[in-house]
Amino acid sequence: MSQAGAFPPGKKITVVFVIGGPGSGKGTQCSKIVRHFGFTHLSAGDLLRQQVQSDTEHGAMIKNLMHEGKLVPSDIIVRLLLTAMLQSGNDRFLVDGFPRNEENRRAYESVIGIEPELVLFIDCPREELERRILHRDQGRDDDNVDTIRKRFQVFHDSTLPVVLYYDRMGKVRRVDGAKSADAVFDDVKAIFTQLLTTQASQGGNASSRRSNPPLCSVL
Ligand SMILES: Nc1ncnc2c1ncn2[C@@H]1O[C@H](COP(=O)(O)OP(=O)(O)OP(=O)(O)O)[C@@H](O)[C@H]1O
Ligand SMILES: Nc1ccn([C@@H]2O[C@H](COP(=O)(O)O)[C@@H](O)[C@H]2O)c(=O)n1
Ligand SMILES: [Mg+2]
Repeated sequence: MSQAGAFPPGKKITVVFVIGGPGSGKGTQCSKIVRHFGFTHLSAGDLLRQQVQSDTEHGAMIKNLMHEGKLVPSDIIVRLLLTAMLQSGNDRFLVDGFPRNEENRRAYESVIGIEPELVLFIDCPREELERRILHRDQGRDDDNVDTIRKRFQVFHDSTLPVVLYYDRMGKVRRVDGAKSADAVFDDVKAIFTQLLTTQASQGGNASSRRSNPPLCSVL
C-alpha cells in the first residue's frame, strides 16, 4: 500500500542519523536523547532483530546475514524504518546504525528523502569497542569474537565512507565515545540543544524534506 503523503506536507520532520562502530554507545546515547529531547529512537539493528524473532518472510535470511556481520539489503531496512516512522506519530527521529553503506544512503534518499539535520558520529577506539561488546551480555548472536571482527571490517570499509560523505556536507558532529556514557552525553546534549534552538529560531516549520517524496516505490 502506498504511504505517499503520510507525512503532512509542510510539517518539519527532523531526522538525525547516529553512526559509530559496533559497541560505540549508539543505543546508550539514543536512550538519553529520547528522555531529554523527545525524539523517537529507531535502531536499524533492533528492527531487524524483531524481524528475526517474529519469523517473518525475510527472518531467516536476516538472521544469517547478521550472524555473519554482513549488511541486510537496503530495501528491507528502509521499509522497516519508514513503517516505524509513520507509526510513531512523532516528528523527531534518531536513526541508529543507519546508513551503514552507500546503498543504505541512496535507498533512504530515494524512498524517504528527508535530509538528516545532522549525523552524530560516536568515535571510539577499536580495543574499547571490543571490550564493551564482549562484556555486553545481552544474548546477541553477533556478539562473539568472529562476528565482531567482521562487523569492524564492514564499519571500516563501508560505513566510514558514508560518514565522510556527510562530513563533506558539513553535517557530521563527532563526539569522543571513549569517555563515560554521562560525559559523552554532555557533549551530545550540547549538539542537540544547539540544533533545536536553531530550529526554534527559524520558526520550526521550514522543511528540508523533498516536496513529493517517492514513498511508494518499495511499499
Ligand atoms: N561511554 C561508555 N562507556 C562505557 N561503556 C559504555 C559506554 N556507552 C555504552 N557502554 C556500554 O557498552 C555496550 C555497548 O553499548 P551500546 O549497546 O549502546 O552500543 P551500540 O553502539 O548500540 O552497539 P551496537 O552497534 O553493537 O548495537 C553496552 O554494554 C553499554 O552499556
Ligand atoms: N543499516 C543496518 C543496520 C544493521 N544491520 C545488521 O544488523 C547488525 C546489528 O546492527 P547494530 O546496529 O544493532 O549493531 C549489523 O551487524 C548488520 O548485520 C544492517 O544490515 N544494516
Ligand atoms: Mg545498538
